[in-house]
Amino acid sequence: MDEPVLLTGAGGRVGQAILRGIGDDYDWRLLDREPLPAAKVPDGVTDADRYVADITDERAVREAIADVGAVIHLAGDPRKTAPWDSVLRNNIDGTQVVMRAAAEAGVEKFAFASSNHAVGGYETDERTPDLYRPEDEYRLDGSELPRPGNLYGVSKAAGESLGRFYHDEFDMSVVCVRIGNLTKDHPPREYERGQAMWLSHRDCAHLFDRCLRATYGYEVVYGISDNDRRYYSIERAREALGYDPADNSGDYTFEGEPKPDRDTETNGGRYAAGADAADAPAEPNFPADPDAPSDDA
Ligand SMILES: NC(=O)C1=CN([C@@H]2O[C@H](COP(=O)(O)OP(=O)(O)OC[C@H]3O[C@@H](n4cnc5c(N)ncnc54)[C@H](O)[C@@H]3O)[C@@H](O)[C@H]2O)C=CC1
Ligand SMILES: O=C1O[C@H](COP(=O)(O)O)[C@@H](O)[C@H](O)[C@H]1O
Repeated sequence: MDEPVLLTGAGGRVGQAILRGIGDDYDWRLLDREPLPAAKVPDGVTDADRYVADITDERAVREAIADVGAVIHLAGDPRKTAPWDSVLRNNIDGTQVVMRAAAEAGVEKFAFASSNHAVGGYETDERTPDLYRPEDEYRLDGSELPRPGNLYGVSKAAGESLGRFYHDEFDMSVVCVRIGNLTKDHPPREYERGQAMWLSHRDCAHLFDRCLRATYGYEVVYGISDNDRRYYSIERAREALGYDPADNSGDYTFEGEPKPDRDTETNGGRYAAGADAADAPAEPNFPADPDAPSDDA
């Protein structure tokens, strides 16, 4: 892609996983409401390509989006316990502002960070915990209706609907990636559900790279690694995007240690020296999620 790619929420966990993996491969514009320290910015991204702005600020978003070829939209409140006023503003209104600006500017491709929580309601008492185990064959494949388990999930389902609308009305290519659980270096520890939906950093970067390179219309795909435990199919991501994940939470023990007989070289990041510093948000942007696993960065 010759034109710049706008990455919203660039300073967060997902944004940094993407930039550490494919930061050298595109001409980026980075937008975040928090200023990005140098350790979070790939070489070659000038000050002029860094936007400190809220995604609900229409003027700032239109300026950042002018002449870009693609958008990866991550900015928002990622907490599954987020209250309605926050998801309404940051996730629903913010996504509407970014998608509308993209569609009106003639952006070709738009990748939206949806979430497993858009379909959390499928994890019924009858299905769990078997659902999280390797021998279970139940699969969601992206063709099912959203079934949010919380208001955060509702906001992600709303984002998917906005994507459908802007694809149908403006012919913008839109892919909604229902991201599982991104953690660095190892799957979530002692957490069956998290291990079933693990997305490693390098698979995350590769998946969004495919979102920028593939040809598609409107897609809903799952963003997880090639885990033995899973209840999300990655077939659609393979078919529509050419996603070919490298990692598998089954290569780790339940405690998150690499199994000795498996290849678990997962951390192909380019900012080796600054990786730890770049991993944690400089400041918490939302109050901490009390249910969040402590090793989730
Ligand atoms: N980390 C994960 O495992 C998963 C993440 N997601 C989604 O991926 C996206 C990114 O998540 P993370 O990187 O984990 O979150 P994060 O909180 O680490 O990063 C979000 C970034 O967006 C920025 N931001 C938030 N609201 C903003 C606004 N109104 N205007 C401008 N910037 C704003 C924050 O400053 C932050 O740098 C979110 O939309 C989240 O819902 C979905 C599923 C799983
Ligand atoms: O959407 C998200 O999902 C992941 C995984 O959910 P969890 O219920 O297993 O914690 C979460 O870590 C992330 O913060 C959130 O944005």
